[in-house]
Parts: sequence; structure tokens; C-alpha cells
Amino acid sequence: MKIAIIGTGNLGKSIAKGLITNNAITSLYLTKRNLEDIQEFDGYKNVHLTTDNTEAVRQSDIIIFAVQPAHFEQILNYIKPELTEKHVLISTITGFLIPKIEAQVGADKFIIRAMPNTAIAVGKSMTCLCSNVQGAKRIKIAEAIFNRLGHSLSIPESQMQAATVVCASGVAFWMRLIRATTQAAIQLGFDAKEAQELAMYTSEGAASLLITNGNHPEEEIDRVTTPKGCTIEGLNEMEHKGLSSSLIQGMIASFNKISNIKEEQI
Ligand SMILES: NC(=O)C1=CN([C@@H]2O[C@H](COP(=O)(O)OP(=O)(O)OC[C@H]3O[C@@H](n4cnc5c(N)ncnc54)[C@H](O)[C@@H]3O)[C@@H](O)[C@H]2O)C=CC1
Ligand SMILES: O=C(O)[C@@H]1CCC=N1
Repeated sequence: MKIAIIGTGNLGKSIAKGLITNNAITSLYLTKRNLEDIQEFDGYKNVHLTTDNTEAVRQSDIIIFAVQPAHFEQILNYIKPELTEKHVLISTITGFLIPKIEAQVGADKFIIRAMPNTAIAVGKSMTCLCSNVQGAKRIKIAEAIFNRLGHSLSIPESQMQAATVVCASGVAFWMRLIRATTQAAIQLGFDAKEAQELAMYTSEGAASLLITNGNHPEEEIDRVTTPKGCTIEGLNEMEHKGLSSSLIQGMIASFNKISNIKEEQI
């Protein structure tokens, strides 16, 4: 696949790492206004670094946009003359709706929105996808890319804002939970490195149980909570202090912020 990433920042770099590590490219063009920050990709076979977005678009079939929302419209306008029927446009931009992309480049273009997360760098991204009517004809291409780099789910565009919070911001939320677990483990006597090891692999094991067994989390919790034991004591204390409530409220706040991001673009 001939892929271009327009805007190789935090997410763009993660996607690039995932694509390169998984041998998912025929050629990969990475663009950024200042190439110094992406020198780590220099020297990889078939990987090209450039400040020229039009060159990247001309040389590629699949164009992944990973710039901040405020820059997207201008970039679309700039590359529009280069777009042909071969191009599949994949936007990872938060809050930038398909009708607005169509207004810039035309509804006849294959337009897909993807909401991956930074775990794409290690082939573990949960990525939600949606498309315009034309893009539906190329959604299999996007599924092939993102399934190779993790797990994908096609959803209506109306759920994309929620998917951004749960999956994309979700990595940061989980990191904080893992970090808090690590801090507790240190207080309980492990050194910092061991504490993080325990936290990382325990959270991986918990998620793997659900993925492999398809069970509800409470079913797995019931297997751990020995009557009158230490687990239920800890769990109940966490809930008294508002663990679930705090997570839910934080995610709703994050969701509401995306509406503001959309308004800031207008
Ligand atoms: N960071 C994340 O985990 C996720 C981010 N997103 C979305 O991805 C987009 C990028 O987010 P981040 O990577 O966090 O931002 P970022 O600021 O790290 O990356 C954006 C990059 O675009 C580059 N850029 C700006 N104008 C450019 C131009 N004209 N040509 C080429 N490159 C240009 C910037 O130099 C920067 O490196 C945002 O729209 C965000 O909502 C979506 C899912 C996850
Ligand atoms: O924080 C943000 O706005 C972007 C979207 C999801 C992850 N990073």
C-alpha cells in the first residue's frame, strides 16, 4: 500500500511506527512542517520524509490526515487539486465531520474517518471507522490497515465523538489508572520498576480475560472476591471514594469538550 501521513506528530508517528513494524507499506510518505522531529524515520526502506504535502499526496493512494483540527481545512484546500479517483482519504481529526470534509474536497471522494489511539505504534489500537457514501466502497481497505494494527469497529459517524473519548483519550485514562496502581504498589513495598511491571501485566491480564472469554467484568470480579476477603474490601472502599463515578464524569467532560473543539473551528 502506498500511504501518506499528513502531519507526523504524536498520533502520526505512532501510526508510522505501526505501519513500518508490521510491514504494511509499499511506500510511506511522512509530512511535517519541520522534519527535524521525525528524523527517527529517516533511512527506513521506502519511507520518505517531506515538508511538501502535495508531493506526498501525488505519490500515495491512501492519505491519512493527523494534523490538529485547526489546520485541517487549510491543508485540504491546498492538496485538493492533487486528488484523483485513486485516493482514499482517512481523517483521524477529532470533531471534523464528514460533511465538512466533503464541502472542501467533494462528496465524490472516498472519505473515511478513523479514530485510532497511540497503541497503534505497537499494533494494539482500538480503531473506530465511519465513511461517506463513496468511502463505504473503500472501507475494507481501512479495515485491512487498522485490523493489522489492532482491532477495528465500523460505527455511525454520530458515535465518533464518543469513540474518541473511549478509545483515543482512553489510552491516557488507562495510563493514569495504571500509574495510580503503580503508586499504590510502591507504597505497599515494591520498588518503582517492579511496581510498574505488576501494574502493567495485571491490567493486560484483566483485559485479556474479557477479550478471550467474552465475559462481563462483574463475572470475572466475582471470581476474585473471596467472601469477607481483601478484594471486596478494597473494591468497596474505591467505590465509596467514587472510582466509577469519577471515571464516568471525566469521560463525559471529555465528550463535552469535543463539542467545543468543533465550535472553535467555526
Ligand atoms: N494524539 C492522539 O492520541 C490522537 C489524536 N487524534 C487526532 O489526531 C490529530 C493530531 O493529534 P496529535 O498527533 O496529538 O497532534 P500533534 O500536534 O502532535 O501533531 C500534529 C502534527 O501536524 C503537523 N502539521 C501542522 N501543520 C502541518 C502541515 N501544514 N503539513 C504537515 N504537517 C503539519 C505538526 O507539525 C504536528 O507535528 C488531531 O486532530 C487529534 O484530534 C486522534 C486520535 C488520537
Ligand atoms: O486530546 C485530544 O484532543 C486528542 C483526541 C483524542 C486524543 N487526543
